[in-house]
Amino acid sequence: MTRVAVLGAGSWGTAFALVCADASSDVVLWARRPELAQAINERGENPDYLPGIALPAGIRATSSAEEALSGAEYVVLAIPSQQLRTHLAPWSALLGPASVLVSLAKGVELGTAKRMSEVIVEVAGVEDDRVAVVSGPNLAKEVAQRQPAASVVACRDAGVAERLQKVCHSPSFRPYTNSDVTGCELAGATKNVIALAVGMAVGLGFGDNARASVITRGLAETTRLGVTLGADPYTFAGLAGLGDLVATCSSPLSRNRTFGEKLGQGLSVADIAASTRQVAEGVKSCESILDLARRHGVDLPIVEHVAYVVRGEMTPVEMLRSLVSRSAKPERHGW
Ligand SMILES: NC(=O)c1ccc[n+]([C@@H]2O[C@H](COP(=O)([O-])OP(=O)(O)OC[C@H]3O[C@@H](n4cnc5c(N)ncnc54)[C@H](O)[C@@H]3O)[C@@H](O)[C@H]2O)c1
Ligand SMILES: O=P(O)(O)OC[C@H](O)CO
Repeated sequence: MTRVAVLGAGSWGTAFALVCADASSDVVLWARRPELAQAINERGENPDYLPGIALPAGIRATSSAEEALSGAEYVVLAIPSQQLRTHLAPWSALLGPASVLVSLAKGVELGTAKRMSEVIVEVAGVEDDRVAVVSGPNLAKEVAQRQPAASVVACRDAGVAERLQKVCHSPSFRPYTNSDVTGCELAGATKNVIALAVGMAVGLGFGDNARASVITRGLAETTRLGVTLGADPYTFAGLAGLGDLVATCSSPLSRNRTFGEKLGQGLSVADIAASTRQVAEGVKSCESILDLARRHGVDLPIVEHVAYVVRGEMTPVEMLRSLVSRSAKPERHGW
């Protein structure tokens, strides 16, 4: 039986652990807080992040990273992007020599502008052919309820991607392989920022034209950034690109879209952040993605405008007006 360690017992870590257990793996789920690990083991559910969803018997929780990592062939990192480096550093010495590291996080690191797979390679000191990414339209609650969903398993090494694909191919979860790690990661991180913009439009009371326009132009700027950084343009039309963008920008379950909606309704960033324990990655990644784009001379108007709102330099209505009144141009101008 394949041994999987999932580090991070938030919504997606727990849901992905369930998928791997459904796909017949032996899963150990690491929770930061011992009381959460105990509750998961005693109640067979994660009361803080996925209440009411029964977890399979193949999942055991612990708050000891050493215990979770012992013998793990796949080490799944389900920690928010800005915290990944700090958490991974002490775990690196506990990794098996052939273990595969899998990132579930959708963000870009502040300060370094690095994608999560780059952070993992740097901190764990492993080659990039041992680092994979899972990304797609995967709202944790729906996945945990075993509603059908597809996703992408990306790794530079095709053999590693195919083996990981089997590890998480359950009766309700269908992963596809892809070798374009850069494209999948940039798509996953940037859609969170686009979802903030869509949420603001919804919160302001605008309808489907505004939503579809922001989604489509958001995809255009995400593709422009990705292609400049060497990604495959087709990735952005796939599950990790358009698929995740549509799911996140359409669903009330999305933390990013909901965060944006509250901004559109007039709440402040600080008040919204204080009202939830869950992380809306786009609030921080708007700055790191903008930083990355500027380093490469790429124009990302929607991401830039979301950053203005998050910094308090524009209101959501000013943001949308400013985006609409930008200088006129052809729909396709470069990638
Ligand atoms: N929830 C989803 O539907 C979903 C789906 C796909 C990908 N993701 C991505 O997976 C990653 C993890 O998301 P999640 O949904 O599990 O998040 P979450 O907010 O539900 O849980 C975060 C987890 O990280 C841990 N953590 C460690 N340090 C933390 C810190 N300083 N602040 C907050 N949490 C900390 C928490 O204890 C918790 O286990 C994010 O990058 C997210 O974008 C989420
Ligand atoms: O809840 P969000 O906004 O972090 O989005 C969740 C997932 O990334 C959707 O695929």
